[in-house]
Amino acid sequence: MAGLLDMLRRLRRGPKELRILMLGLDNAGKTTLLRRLSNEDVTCVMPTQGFNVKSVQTKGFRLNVWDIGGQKTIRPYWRNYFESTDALIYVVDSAARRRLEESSVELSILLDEQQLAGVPLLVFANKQVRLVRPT
Ligand SMILES: Nc1nc2c(ncn2[C@@H]2O[C@H](COP(=O)(O)OP(=O)(O)OP(=O)(O)O)[C@@H](O)[C@H]2O)c(=O)[nH]1
Ligand SMILES: [Mg+2]
Repeated sequence: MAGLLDMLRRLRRGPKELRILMLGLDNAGKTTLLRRLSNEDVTCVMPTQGFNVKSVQTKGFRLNVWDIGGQKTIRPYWRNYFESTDALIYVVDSAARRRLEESSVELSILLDEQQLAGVPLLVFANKQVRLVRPT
């Protein structure tokens, strides 16, 4: 995340307000990540039916982070959020081996999108650590 911000800092001199779009399959951990960014409780996150948006102030930037639901039925709506995106964070559940193929297919579709051409991309390999200790 810090690396992405450094890159954006180099890319643009102007306004320090950025629109970050967060996409990825359902259950990848997007909403959890969004809540962590704003220091909120992550213990009972429900699948996102529409979207969540939060404004986070960090390292001299105001980040408006859009987290869109990743369920298959919601994916056709992702495109409604492409416009004016400054950076795309694509979240992958690295523990869900059997869904890596599906995840990469969705990412390659995004990479072909005209509206996202040239937008910096961060692929976030999530779920490499446990959220809570096993009991
Ligand atoms: N172990 C582990 N679990 C995680 C991590 N991040 C998220 N989870 C769990 O993964 C599940 C899904 O997380 P969400 O944040 O709801 O996933 P999402 O990508 O927003 O899913 P949709 O809203 O359906 O698109 C939840 O049970 C989280 O607690 C992580 O880093 N490690
Ligand atoms: Mg969600």
